[in-house]
Amino acid sequence: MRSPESPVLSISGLIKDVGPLASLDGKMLRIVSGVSLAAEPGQVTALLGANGAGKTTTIECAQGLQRRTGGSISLLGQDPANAGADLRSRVGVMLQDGGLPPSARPIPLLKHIAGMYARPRSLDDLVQRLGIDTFSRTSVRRLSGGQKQRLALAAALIGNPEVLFLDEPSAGLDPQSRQLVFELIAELRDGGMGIILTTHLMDDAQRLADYVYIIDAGRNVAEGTVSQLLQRDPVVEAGADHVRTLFFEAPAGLDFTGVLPESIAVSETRAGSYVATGALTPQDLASLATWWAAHGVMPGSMSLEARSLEDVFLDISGKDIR
Ligand SMILES: Nc1ncnc2c1ncn2[C@@H]1O[C@H](COP(=O)(O)OP(=O)(O)OP(=O)(O)O)[C@@H](O)[C@H]1O
Repeated sequence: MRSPESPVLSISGLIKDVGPLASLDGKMLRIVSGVSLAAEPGQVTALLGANGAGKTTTIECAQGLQRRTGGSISLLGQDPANAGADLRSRVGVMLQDGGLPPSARPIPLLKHIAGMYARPRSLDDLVQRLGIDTFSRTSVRRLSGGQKQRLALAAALIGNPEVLFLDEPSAGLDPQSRQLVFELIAELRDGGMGIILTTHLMDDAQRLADYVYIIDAGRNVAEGTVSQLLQRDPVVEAGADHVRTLFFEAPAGLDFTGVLPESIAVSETRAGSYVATGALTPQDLASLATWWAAHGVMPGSMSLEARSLEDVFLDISGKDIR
């Protein structure tokens, strides 16, 4: 695990047991077995994991909402298990279901929350930045999913926290709102806030995260910057070029044997749709183009993609459904 000098959150060897469970003959069940992570100020730290990996349990222990069984946690230098109002006022939490009172209207609700903090952020600025003015007269229960998300983010930020927990911040957002929310998150990060993001959306993590922890079955399985994780490939580790995938459409049934090196797998996934994956070099692309020219083949379409964080995540945590 990395060890920054002054992390906003540091978790070491977190253990959480639940039970006793009748389904286990009255025994306890260990759902988190030694998770460690550190989040720095001025960074977005992402916690990724499949369903049931232990993300929510880890984050709720970090927020002091669940009691841990073992390990240590320091949130802004305090143990969240014993912390009081002072620590809570320095921490913003955006929950997936919002947790907002259904009959409240956005602006009075935000004003009310702002009143609980010593140094709240500007309400007008947040309202305008998150487009809350467009639905300020609608009660929480009638807001759309995306509007609720934006209001939940404003509620988490109005107290001007030093650390912000985001759970699936872009769930339900249209592309414009997603862009808006991402810009705000980047700005907050650049302003020094420590942001801890839990998400299933690898795209969001790839775009936002400065550092990523992947957990599986209650344990750390990988960590690094997005680019370090993207390099985590056996071929790349052996010193070869970055793995890429080339998709192209061409007449069905072509035989590419011998056109590309053996390390590059070419397959026809549907009639006329080809995929070549491996450490493709410019020379490989040239060989393929030469072959096409020699055989009078003009691809109908073609695209080249680098491995995504999703590919890495699936490699690390397996493809079985949880
Ligand atoms: N009180 C409990 N009793 C029994 N099992 C529990 C209890 N609380 C959590 N679990 C189990 O512990 C595991 C971890 O749950 P957790 O909610 O932390 O996962 P998660 O990574 O947040 O998953 P998701 O992505 O689906 O939200 C799950 O398999 C869950 O069913």
